[in-house]
Amino acid sequence: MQYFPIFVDTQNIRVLVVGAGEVASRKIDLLARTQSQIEVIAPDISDEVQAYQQQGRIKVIQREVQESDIDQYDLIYLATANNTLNSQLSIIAAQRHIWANVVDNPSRCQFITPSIVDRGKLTVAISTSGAAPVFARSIRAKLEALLPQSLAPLFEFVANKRLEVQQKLISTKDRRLFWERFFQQNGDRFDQQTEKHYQQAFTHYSSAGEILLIDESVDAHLLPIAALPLLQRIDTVYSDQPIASELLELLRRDASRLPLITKSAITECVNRGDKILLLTDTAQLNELTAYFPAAKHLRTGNI
Ligand SMILES: C[C@@]1(CC(=O)O)c2cc3[nH]c(cc4nc(cc5[nH]c(cc(n2)[C@H]1CCC(=O)O)[C@@](C)(CC(=O)O)[C@@H]5CCC(=O)O)C(CC(=O)O)=C4CCC(=O)O)c(CCC(=O)O)c3CC(=O)O
Ligand SMILES: NC(=O)C1=CN([C@@H]2O[C@H](COP(=O)(O)OP(=O)(O)OC[C@H]3O[C@@H](n4cnc5c(N)ncnc54)[C@H](O)[C@@H]3O)[C@@H](O)[C@H]2O)C=CC1
Repeated sequence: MQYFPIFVDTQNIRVLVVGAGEVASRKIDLLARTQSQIEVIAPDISDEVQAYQQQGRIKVIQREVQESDIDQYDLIYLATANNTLNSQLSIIAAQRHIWANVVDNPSRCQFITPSIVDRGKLTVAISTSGAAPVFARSIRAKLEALLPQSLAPLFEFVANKRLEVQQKLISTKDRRLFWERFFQQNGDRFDQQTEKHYQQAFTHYSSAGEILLIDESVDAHLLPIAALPLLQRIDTVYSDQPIASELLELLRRDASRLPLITKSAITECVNRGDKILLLTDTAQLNELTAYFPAAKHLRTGNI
């Protein structure tokens, strides 16, 4: 991964955009949604950029950029039509440890701009590492249709409840089960039912143990989509073989990985309320299915 996605807190940063044409205005469209302080330096100011100035969202300095300008900022977007100037300023910025983005030259970018789905606190950023921004845009279009606008107020609601849940439910595990239950019931909507689903989740979150079984020779790509929510609930994966990266992708990042354990240890885990995944060979899998009839065997095709 050459480009690593991070989410920058914009409350106290100053951003400079050099250039005020079509491309600069596209970046300003995104930046204007943040809480950063934005300044634009350019001799020719497009109508779109002027509109932001009139709203008071950005400060415009109408002149050519100077080398000394860049010292005042945390992030810089170089979006003039003068490639040499863009490159020169990016080199100076790098020397001064200021992060710069050159719109038409990825090799000079300290960071690149993703395609962004904005649902308030919920944001999705998509990048093709500069390979095909048009494709990033088309994925965004699909996600825009998939993620309703109600997610913005829903995540305001959830953020406001977070502390209360932390105070009411002491263990991290209970809190995870609580939020899983809440989202399972509420989905992505925000309406009169949302508060009710929230209250219900306190009484209905379950801490029952669960066993999933997968034959270690199975290709994780071929597991049915319905297996995903089951895999996402797993606390611990037990396997004597290295776990295929395709399968790891489907599990929670914080799921523990341990070598296989005995049947009695499995029983103990489940009684404790653990949700576990066992990766075994076919013979052992058949034995475990017979011994634990409630275990779910995930295989290719339907569950
Ligand atoms: C590396 C990066 C640097 C950066 O800008 O940060 C970069 C670089 C370049 N873009 C170029 C062209 C186009 N870029 C777009 C669109 C977007 N470009 C964006 C990001 C990025 N563009 C960064 C990598 C993102 C990634 O990882 O995928 C998006 C996501 C965000 C945004 O800009 O707001 C936004 C979609 C937003 C959305 O709608 O969701 C379109 C389509 C259009 O305009 O509709 C075209 C014309 C079609 C084409 O040429 O592909 C060129 C060639 C210039 C030339 O040939 O003259 C270069 C330079 C090069 O590739 O060398
Ligand atoms: N239009 C597009 O879709 C894309 C364009 N690009 C590249 O992005 C760059 C900008 O493109 P556009 O916005 O279309 O250009 P544009 O010509 O509309 O705007 C250029 C801006 O740069 C400013 N500028 C020029 N010299 C300056 C200086 N010395 N100091 C400060 N500002 C200065 C101008 O005043 C103007 O505001 C170009 O290099 C272009 O090749 C890259 C990707 C896509």
